[in-house]
Amino acid sequence: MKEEFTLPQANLIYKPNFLQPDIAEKVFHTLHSQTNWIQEAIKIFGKEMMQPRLTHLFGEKSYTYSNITMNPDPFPEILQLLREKLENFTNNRFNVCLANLYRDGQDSMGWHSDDEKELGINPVIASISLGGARMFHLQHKTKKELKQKLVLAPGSLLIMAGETQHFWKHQLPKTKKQVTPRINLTFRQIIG
Ligand SMILES: O=C(O)CCC(=O)C(=O)O
Ligand SMILES: [Fe+2]
Repeated sequence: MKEEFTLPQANLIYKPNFLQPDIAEKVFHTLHSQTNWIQEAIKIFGKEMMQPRLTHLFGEKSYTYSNITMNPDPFPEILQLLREKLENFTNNRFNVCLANLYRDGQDSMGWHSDDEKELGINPVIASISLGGARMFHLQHKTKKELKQKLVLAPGSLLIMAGETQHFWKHQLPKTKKQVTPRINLTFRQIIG
């Protein structure tokens, strides 16, 4: 099954079963226990604060966003396999994977677009979800009444492509619900 969302000025594909449940579980536990997770300080509007989540960058290029530069560790075997599966599925290349660990419902990611210059004009962002399911919100930047909410289930793949990052922002909101830890892997292609 593959769901395409027909939002104006966006190109989104959601595939709930990109990974089999047993594989998704195995990848979650391997990355959860073997990654050197760090909590970065970021500067937003000149104010320094800690990110409400843990992160790690894998791949072949460093990546700068929110005034921090992350230097990658090479892809471990498990991410190399996922990268190949994604490259076959999307017909795109990916050279970094930003891993996010949301430890509980208080961990989150605020509204943003993945529109850094080094991602190119219309980046293809391939986002794999593992562990606890969480809500994901999209909102059009100028037509604020245009919104979409979806549940990112474990083993799912969400692809944001085309003009999505120009016209839409997205967030992973906090939740008061009891949730188990979630890992999100966003594969990107850094140009240059
Ligand atoms: O955790 C998610 O699903 C969203 C992650 C995200 O938007 C990002 O890493 O840029
Ligand atoms: Fe994002």
